[in-house]
Amino acid sequence: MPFAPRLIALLHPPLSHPKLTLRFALPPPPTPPLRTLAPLDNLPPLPEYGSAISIKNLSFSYPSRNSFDTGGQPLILNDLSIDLPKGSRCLLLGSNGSGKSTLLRILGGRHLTKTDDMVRVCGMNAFRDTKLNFYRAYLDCDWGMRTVAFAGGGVPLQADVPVHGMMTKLQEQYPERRDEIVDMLGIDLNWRMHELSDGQRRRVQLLLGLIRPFEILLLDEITTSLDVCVRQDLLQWLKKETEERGATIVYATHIFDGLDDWPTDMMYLSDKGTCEWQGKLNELEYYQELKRNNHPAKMLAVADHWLRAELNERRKKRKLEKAAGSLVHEADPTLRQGGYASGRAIDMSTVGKQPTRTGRISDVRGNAGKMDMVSRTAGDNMEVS
Ligand SMILES: Nc1ncnc2c1ncn2[C@@H]1O[C@H](COP(=O)(O)OP(=O)(O)OP(=O)(O)O)[C@@H](O)[C@H]1O
Repeated sequence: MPFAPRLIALLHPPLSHPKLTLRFALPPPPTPPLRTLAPLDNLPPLPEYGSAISIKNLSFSYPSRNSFDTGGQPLILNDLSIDLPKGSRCLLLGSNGSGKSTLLRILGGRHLTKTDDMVRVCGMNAFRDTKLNFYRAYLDCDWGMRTVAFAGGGVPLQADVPVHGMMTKLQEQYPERRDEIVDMLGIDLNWRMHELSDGQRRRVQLLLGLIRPFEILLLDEITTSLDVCVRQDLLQWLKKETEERGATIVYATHIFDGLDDWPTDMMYLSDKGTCEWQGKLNELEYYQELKRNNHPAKMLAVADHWLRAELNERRKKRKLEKAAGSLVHEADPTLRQGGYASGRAIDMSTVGKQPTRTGRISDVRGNAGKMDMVSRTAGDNMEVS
């Protein structure tokens, strides 16, 4: 063989090269043995408490998009007063946008309410008492997703780490509990995070969120991508946690299969942000009636009963508004063909008052002729309607 091809052959061995074959045939590395750390025995003591959640006259709105605008924002939660006893499994029900996640985030200490001490979790201030974080677990769908600026979407956690390498200290402190949850969720500790499916990533999130024995668990639609068997096993395991350890769970979901006999309590948030019903499930007359009639999907029927009434009311209201001509969409000067590019040189004082828009010629002309030009102002600016 001439020199050059021989050199290439040396540099690029064929796939059947014995060394390569050997490399691919290696078995996966064994899971390293778990160091056992003593569970945290110096945890700050939890005060005696009767109500796991106690909320008094809570109203909440998000800050305005326009930082100069103070107040006047729609109330997401409107005068809520809730009392949930220790050991409850509470189903949080409401239509899209009714404020379930907002409420869970407040309980999880992620939002500050206007008046302090309105919201107490396990007898402590939900926002300020940081020792609550040793006893409170909060799991939502955002885990492992990073919002990309301006792309408006999320990308999953990309790190190439094995499951047994994540939050190792916590895994070492509760080895038996970890193994129990690993078994219940069907997790392989050698899974690498960047290779996982949505459901597998969700299982790992649950594992890491549930390892530390919690007093209160806040779940925001966390079972969406789990398969039916894992979901059922998880619900049973959570039930056991409340019955054996007296933990409290609040679970917001739109998936009701397998939930008929799971909750002890129920909380219904209306689309006006008010709490329309809260209490023990066996005090809910409609549910009891469904039970007497052996209804095959009681929880779904309860949700449908409440949410359908809201939906019909909204449709009726919209129809009336349309007929009266009062259904006006706020002009959004930043919107051009679904994008944000033309949000420059906008006079904010005109926003929402009249359907006009002032921008640079390039912005306006770039709109593929969708807007009619009305008048041209001085220089490079023009106004359109
Ligand atoms: N960060 C935010 N800033 C401003 N408004 C927000 C923010 N997050 C939520 N909202 C608004 O608060 C309202 C309640 O949202 P939330 O996510 O709490 O509803 P939800 O009941 O969890 O809905 P879903 O069932 O769709 O998850 C919605 O109208 C939403 O637009």
